[in-house]
Amino acid sequence: MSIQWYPGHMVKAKRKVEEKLKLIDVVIELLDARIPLSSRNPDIDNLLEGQKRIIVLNKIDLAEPQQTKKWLNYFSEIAPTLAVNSLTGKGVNKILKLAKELMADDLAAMKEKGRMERDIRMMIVGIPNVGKSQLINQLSNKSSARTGNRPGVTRGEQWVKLRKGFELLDTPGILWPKFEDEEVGFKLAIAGAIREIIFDSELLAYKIVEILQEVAPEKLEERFNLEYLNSDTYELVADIGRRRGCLQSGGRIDRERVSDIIIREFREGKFGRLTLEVMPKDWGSN
Ligand SMILES: Nc1nc2c(ncn2[C@@H]2O[C@H](COP(=O)(O)OP(=O)(O)OP(=O)(O)O)[C@@H](O)[C@H]2O)c(=O)[nH]1
Repeated sequence: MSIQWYPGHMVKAKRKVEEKLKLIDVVIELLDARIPLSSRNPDIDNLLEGQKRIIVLNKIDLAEPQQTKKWLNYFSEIAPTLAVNSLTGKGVNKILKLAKELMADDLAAMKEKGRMERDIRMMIVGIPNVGKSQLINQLSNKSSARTGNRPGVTRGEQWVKLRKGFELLDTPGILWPKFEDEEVGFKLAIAGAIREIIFDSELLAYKIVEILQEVAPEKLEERFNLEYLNSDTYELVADIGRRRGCLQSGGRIDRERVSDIIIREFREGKFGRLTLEVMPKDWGSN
């Protein structure tokens, strides 16, 4: 299924999440640790106002560890925040522990009123391809939720019993990123989060290099064996082209070829663990 990027579609998705929220005690807001800001739905803070929630940074195996620590601190000011790898399950148990802590007062109050003890009800929300199904699988310890590399896969809705005291809504809430912002769109495309956004390969390669210049210039130098790093991105792409022998007859840089190389090597993880968004400069200074 391909995503239809229509405002109506997005409004409908949001409404669906809103409906389900009424049933939920603790919401898990899932973000991509490599693009924690771009993978956030712009309305999420409004949508989840008054709701108990846990922010979870996923795919930490692909992100730069020091940056992940910083982002953990950053998001902790909004809500309790954890970092996980949903492929291996690293960090996943802490989610349940934290949910229990968040619900402790409510459960105690219920008990005091003589009400029957009940499970804590949770739901995962996040943008397409952020790893929602994978996390459901980890939390439920079985492959009941389908995972796939195709954004927007829908599933039959039901509750999954987790370990004693927890239930999870089988269907995650799909929310949309702020994709109308071109910079956000680039980062989503670069991180492979939204495959439907197709950019011209020269433009995408240019953006990859530009972001690397900002967040990990040393990796560019190392990878392409550059003696110095041109601060002009357009020229830098040409330098990489020269290094890789991407020349046309007459000695002009074959920009299409070098762009394909940059994109391919990036997608193959040749630059190592990377966080594409660094902390806003004005944060944490006081
Ligand atoms: N490296 C890595 N990959 C992950 C992690 N979590 C999920 N993935 C991969 O990310 C891709 C998307 O995962 P899904 O669980 O299908 O994502 P989703 O959010 O349910 O996607 P939609 O169904 O489109 O909403 C899959 O290829 C997963 O294997 C993680 O922690 N690390």
